[in-house]
Amino acid sequence: MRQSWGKWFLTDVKRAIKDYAMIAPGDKVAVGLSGGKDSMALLYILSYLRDYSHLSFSLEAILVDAGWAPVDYSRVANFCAERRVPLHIVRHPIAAVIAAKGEKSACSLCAKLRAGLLNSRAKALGCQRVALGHHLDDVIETFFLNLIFAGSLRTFRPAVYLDRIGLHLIRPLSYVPERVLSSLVTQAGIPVLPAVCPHAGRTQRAAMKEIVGFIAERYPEFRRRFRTALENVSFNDLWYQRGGKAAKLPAGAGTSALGEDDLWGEGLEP
Ligand SMILES: Nc1ncnc2c1ncn2[C@@H]1O[C@H](COP(=O)(O)OP(=O)(O)OP(=O)(O)O)[C@@H](O)[C@H]1O
Repeated sequence: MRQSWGKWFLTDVKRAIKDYAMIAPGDKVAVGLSGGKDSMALLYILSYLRDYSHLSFSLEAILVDAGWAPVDYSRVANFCAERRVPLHIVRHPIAAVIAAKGEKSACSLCAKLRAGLLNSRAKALGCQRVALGHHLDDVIETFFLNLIFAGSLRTFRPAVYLDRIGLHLIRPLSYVPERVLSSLVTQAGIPVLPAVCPHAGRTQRAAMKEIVGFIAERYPEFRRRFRTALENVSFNDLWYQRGGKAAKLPAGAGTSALGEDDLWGEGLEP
């Protein structure tokens, strides 16, 4: 395996895994693989850690094909085979289900169906963990989506336990900025499939990405500071809590707010 991408961001991945006890010895970890850059980078990094770190775990890759368009998965299959990660492709007519229901909440319905298929296949394969490719920019964008559209201070956690299905959902890239993954993909020659979803790039999340990019351009430490802030919440200075659930995010707000929506550092499960 080429290692020219260095180790500095690997420290962030290892730290997230340690901070949130993401992987236990002997675990079988299912990587949710879309073929996009984030989950392909995640597979690359986790297979490296499986081979070259003290962590002892095995990997499976699960790709949900939603039926948006015919896709040639041979490059993804070769990539997985080179890393000795079995690839499971789950085909389901999500696109047709969404078309039948109308477009209104296409992204959240797609994310829900996809998560259900991914988690149940992981469970059937005997996995204890499902790893997703969300990174630090996703964390920050989700925070802004909640702030602007739902009037709530929240984002998703790096790890949660889904007790209904008995699986740990982990996000080992939670501390890593997106641009680092983009350069890893280029430097390591990781194959990436083009997005086939017709809604890609049209969501409110894309608008949040612009806002985050704008702030970070002006204040280069912004992403790192944001992460620090999530671990440094001054609860006493927050206002009286009225309780109740925050308003739902609007249709098209994106797919990452899967309901694991607390601030970091509270009530963590292993
Ligand atoms: N079709 C799929 N099959 C399996 N897992 C998926 C699929 N789509 C997304 N995921 C998982 O959910 C994560 C978040 O999905 P989302 O669509 O928000 O991703 P993204 O930021 O575009 O990531 P990627 O670059 O990996 O596509 C992905 O990184 C991946 O781990």
